[in-house]
Amino acid sequence: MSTPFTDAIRTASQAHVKPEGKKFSYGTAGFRMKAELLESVIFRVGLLAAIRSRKLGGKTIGVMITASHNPPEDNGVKLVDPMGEMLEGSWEKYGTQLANAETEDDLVEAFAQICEEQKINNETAANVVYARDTRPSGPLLVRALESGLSAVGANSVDYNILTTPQLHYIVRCLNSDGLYGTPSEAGYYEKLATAFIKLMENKAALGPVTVDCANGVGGPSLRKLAEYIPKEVLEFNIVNDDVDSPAKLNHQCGADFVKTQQKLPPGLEVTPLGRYASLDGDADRIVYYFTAQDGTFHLLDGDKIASLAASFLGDLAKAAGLGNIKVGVVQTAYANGASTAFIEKSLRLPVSVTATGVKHLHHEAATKYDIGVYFEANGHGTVLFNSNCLYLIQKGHEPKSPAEATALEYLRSLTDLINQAVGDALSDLLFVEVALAHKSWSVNEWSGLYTDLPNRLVRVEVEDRTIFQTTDAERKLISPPGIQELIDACVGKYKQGRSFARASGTEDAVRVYAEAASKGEADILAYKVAEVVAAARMPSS
Ligand SMILES: CC(=O)N[C@H]1[C@@H](OP(=O)(O)O)O[C@H](CO)[C@@H](O)[C@@H]1O
Ligand SMILES: [Mg+2]
Repeated sequence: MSTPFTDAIRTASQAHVKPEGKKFSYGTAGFRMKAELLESVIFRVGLLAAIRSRKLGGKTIGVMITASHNPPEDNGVKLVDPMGEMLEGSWEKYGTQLANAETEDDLVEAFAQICEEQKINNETAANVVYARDTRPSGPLLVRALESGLSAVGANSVDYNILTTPQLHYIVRCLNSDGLYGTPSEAGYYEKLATAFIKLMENKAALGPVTVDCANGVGGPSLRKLAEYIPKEVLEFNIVNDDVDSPAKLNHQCGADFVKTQQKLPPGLEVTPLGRYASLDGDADRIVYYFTAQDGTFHLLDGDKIASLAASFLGDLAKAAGLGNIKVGVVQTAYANGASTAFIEKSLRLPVSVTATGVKHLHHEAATKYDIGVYFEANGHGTVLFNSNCLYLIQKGHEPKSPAEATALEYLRSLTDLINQAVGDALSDLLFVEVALAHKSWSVNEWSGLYTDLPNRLVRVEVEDRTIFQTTDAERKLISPPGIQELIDACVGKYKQGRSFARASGTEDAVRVYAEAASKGEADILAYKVAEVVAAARMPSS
């Protein structure tokens, strides 16, 4: 089999040779690994992006080069589909297939096979846009991508350094005839800032918010965004924004550090009851936190953000006279049990649980609810408004009072403020600030919505993590046989005990999560379940 690009691919790929014998896999976070192993993979992702664009009649596809919260020496790559969503799951296998083609002949054959299987017309224009985070390996990898794109005749635009959600935003703008916004970095800041300023009109200033940018791309981006927002509306105190010292990226700072260590980034000077937030390395995750008067640290993670968002939006929908709108929350099994109980029992809103990975949450939020709030506990999430809801907010609902008209106006601005393509730390930051301002809540009041159940997450290294197969949104193991019964027996011994084990999709390990009425019990339960996991074997056949 051959395609019009066979010779060009063969020639160009000689400059981006695959590391011999290395196996790659397009997983939850695309391809992610040590940057030095990625060049051939990224060249081939260029080929895949072009095929995907041709398949969709020339719609623009995005390619983001980033390794998010991972160490500076890593890098990664993800594809963005036309509406700014993650690449359709059924196409991930093509990424894996291209990346693993051992020789040039294997590569041109794999390319031709995918074109054949997907009935690609190679005369169709292919349009691809790309960006990267601040990692030093970025420029070299961009050149590999460009080489792949040009070998297969794709039109492409380099958007240089952006946050991951900014690229998702631009892709969505480019594919929606400008209806979603202006497809540029400035267009993004203008859209968010305009909506934010409108929503903060006549609201008392909350005082400055301090944002730890993980020494990643979020720093320069937040500085630019802040230029569009008058200080009287909100003052940003931007810290950990050194992008010129690569070793500092995600080191002892950022959202992942704060969430997993449950403590302040070292060196951060804190005022009791002040608002603090941390972004991750590509600014698609955010967590808030504060210290109380007595110095104790309080984390306001993705679950707390989801609870605040659901409470605020649920009230606003009612105030706008949209009582029939279905507001719901999507979580994963890692959500703290106290947050689920709060949303279901106090807010009286439905909660769905999906498998880990934002693409699962996004899909559930988009299809099940009119206003779907989704957040992973680690702070990655957003709020989606479906077309029924957008219609009602924009023109379908006649307000019956000035109060209803005001609430509708707020909802309209919120659909502009909240990134509809993907979880976005900068958009989420402004959204949290709006919710707190509208509720006149301090961090203390927000934190007091519920008290987290003590919990523990441990990582267990096993010989073969693929034997751990789950069901029920990853909350129960169906393989190895008999293991779930052993876990249930452990859980049964602890008050408010809950625990589950699942194979990580991004690391070679099994994660065990446990929560219980006290910290000591949560730790012991996690430890006991980890022991069960470590000892688990498949019956020999
Ligand atoms: C417990 C946990 O935080 N898991 C993370 C982690 O997935 P694992 O499959 O658990 O390795 O990385 C994913 C991608 O960034 C993120 O979506 C997810 O929430
Ligand atoms: Mg990230």
